[in-house]
Amino acid sequence: MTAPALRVESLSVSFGSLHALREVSWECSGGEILGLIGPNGAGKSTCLEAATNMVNRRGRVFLNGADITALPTWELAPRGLRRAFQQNAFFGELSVLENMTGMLIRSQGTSLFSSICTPWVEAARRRASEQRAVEILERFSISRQYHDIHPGKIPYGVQRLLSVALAYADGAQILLLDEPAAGLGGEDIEQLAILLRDLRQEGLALVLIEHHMDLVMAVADRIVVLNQGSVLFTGRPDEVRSDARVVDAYLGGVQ
Ligand SMILES: Nc1ncnc2c1ncn2[C@@H]1O[C@H](COP(=O)(O)OP(=O)(O)OP(=O)(O)O)[C@@H](O)[C@H]1O
Repeated sequence: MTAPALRVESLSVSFGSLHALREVSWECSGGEILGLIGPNGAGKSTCLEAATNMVNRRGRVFLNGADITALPTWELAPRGLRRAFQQNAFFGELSVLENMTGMLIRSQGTSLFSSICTPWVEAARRRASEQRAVEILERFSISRQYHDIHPGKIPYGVQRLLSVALAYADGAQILLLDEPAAGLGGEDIEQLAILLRDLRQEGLALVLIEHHMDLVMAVADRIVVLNQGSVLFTGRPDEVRSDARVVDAYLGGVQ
């Protein structure tokens, strides 16, 4: 049996006297969307911080069965574990296309020697990256009319898609998405749902934090419900909807 793409085991995080996470475990496989839901302050974002070693934590994290608990955050993206944050973070002075191209060039790495001694090779690499950036943007439904504009000037729904596209870049295996639908309306949410299903179809493992219950219930294969730092329930969307404890702790307030 293949190991899950990402597995977190007994993650615990404390901020002073606050226990933000207590012994939280979940896993997500390739071709699966795992929803992480729960009330404000339940520990959802802290879960992603802990999974990516951005916060002091106890517990273990496995990537395709390999223990990556001790790996620093910056070593995770090259291994295919990527995260898109709650707040959009772009280079505001660069165009949408330059943001995407820059992300691809950065993920490939470039040596000073090569830049100085073989500038024609670098120029060819840059052209190839730009071409690939156009393909990725279009794959994420970010049409050419937006490519030469600063990210702050494009519609908010497209900005959220750009956040996911930048996290995806090239070679993502696991995408951790923190409220990608925050601030989006009906049509944009539909567009996002289509994209998430496409990425799942492609074989990615997707961990989705969301307060938009319609979106989570429509796309997630399994859902982990967090409450006060602990796992309250794990199950399929229909099971989550009908669990009295979940309705009581969370869904009663958002449905
Ligand atoms: N860096 C920090 N320092 C101190 N407390 C923190 C820190 N980060 C998070 N917390 C606290 O930990 C708890 C869990 O926060 P977290 O952001 O993980 O919740 P969440 O479920 O993502 O909430 P939301 O849905 O509002 O984003 C909250 O009480 C929060 O105030």
